[in-house]
Amino acid sequence: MPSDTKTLLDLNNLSVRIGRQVILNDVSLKIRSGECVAIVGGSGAGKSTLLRCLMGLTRPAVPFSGLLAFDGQEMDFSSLERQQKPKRIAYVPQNPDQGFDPLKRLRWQWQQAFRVITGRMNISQVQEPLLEELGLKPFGACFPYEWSRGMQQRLLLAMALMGKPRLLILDEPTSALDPLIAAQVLRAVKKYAEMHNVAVLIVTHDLSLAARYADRTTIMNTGRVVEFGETSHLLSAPQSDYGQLLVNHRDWITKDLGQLSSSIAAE
Ligand SMILES: Nc1ncnc2c1ncn2[C@@H]1O[C@H](COP(=O)(O)OP(=O)(O)OP(=O)(O)O)[C@@H](O)[C@H]1O
Repeated sequence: MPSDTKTLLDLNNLSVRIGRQVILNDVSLKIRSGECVAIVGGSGAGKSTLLRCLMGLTRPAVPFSGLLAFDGQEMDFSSLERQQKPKRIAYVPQNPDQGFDPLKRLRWQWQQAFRVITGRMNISQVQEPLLEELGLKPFGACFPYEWSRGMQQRLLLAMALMGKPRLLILDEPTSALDPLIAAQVLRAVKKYAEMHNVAVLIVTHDLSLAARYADRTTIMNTGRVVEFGETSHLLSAPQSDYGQLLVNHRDWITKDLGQLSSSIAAE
C-alpha cells in the first residue's frame, strides 16, 4: 500500500440499465492514489459495464443515478449530456488482438498512439525510456505477429501510460496470456505503478490474481457489489454468500492441484 492514501476515485451509487434490465445496482467504489484494487465476479456480473462507466463510455447502458469524483473532476451520471469524460484514466484491453492493427508495423502504431494521446505531432525520445522500463526491445521493422503476446501486451501497456494516467484499468489482464507471461506483465505493471504512484484497477475472474496483486478487492454479483475490503481480510473471512462461494472454489482448485502434484510426485 502506498504512503499517499488520498482518495483518487470515489464512485457513489451508480445504477444503470440496458433496456428494462438493471445491469448495475447502486454500485459504489473507492480507489486511493497509488493502490491496486481488483474487481472480481462471474460472467455477466457487470464488471465491463462498470469499467466503461468509469471512463465515461456508458453505451449501450443508460445510467439513472450515480456520482463520480476522480482526480478533481466530477461526473453526475443522472445528467451525462454536456459532461466531460474523466481525464487521466488509461485502459488496457484483455486481448492484444483488440489493440493492434495486424497489417501495420509496431513503430507506426506507437507513433499514432503518441499523436492521439498527447496531441503532439513530433514523437520525442522521451518516450523511449518507457519501453525500456517495461522490458521491451526496439521495434525494428516488426509487425505485431513478430512479437510474443506478452510483449504485445506490455506495448499496449506502454501506450496506455503515454498520457501519464493517474488510474490504469486492466481488463482481464491474464486471460489471453500463459501464466508465466501474465506474471511478467503484472510485475511490470506493479513496478511502474509503484514508481509513478499510479492506481491500478484490475478486473478479473481470478481470485488468486487479486490475492497476489490487489491491496483491496471488490466482489460483484448480478450488478451489485457484495463485498469490498482489504484483500487479505476479504479472502480469509468473506462475509457474503457469494464471496464464500468464490473463496471456497479457489481453495478447492488449490487443494485439487496440490493433491494432483503430490500424487504425480509419488508415482
Ligand atoms: N449490448 C448489450 N445488450 C444487452 N445486454 C447487454 C449488453 N452488454 C452487456 N449486457 C448485459 O449486461 C450484463 C453485464 O454485462 P458485462 O459485460 O458488464 O458483465 P461482465 O461482468 O463484464 O461479464 P464477463 O466477465 O463475461 O465479461 C449481462 O447480463 C449482459 O448480458
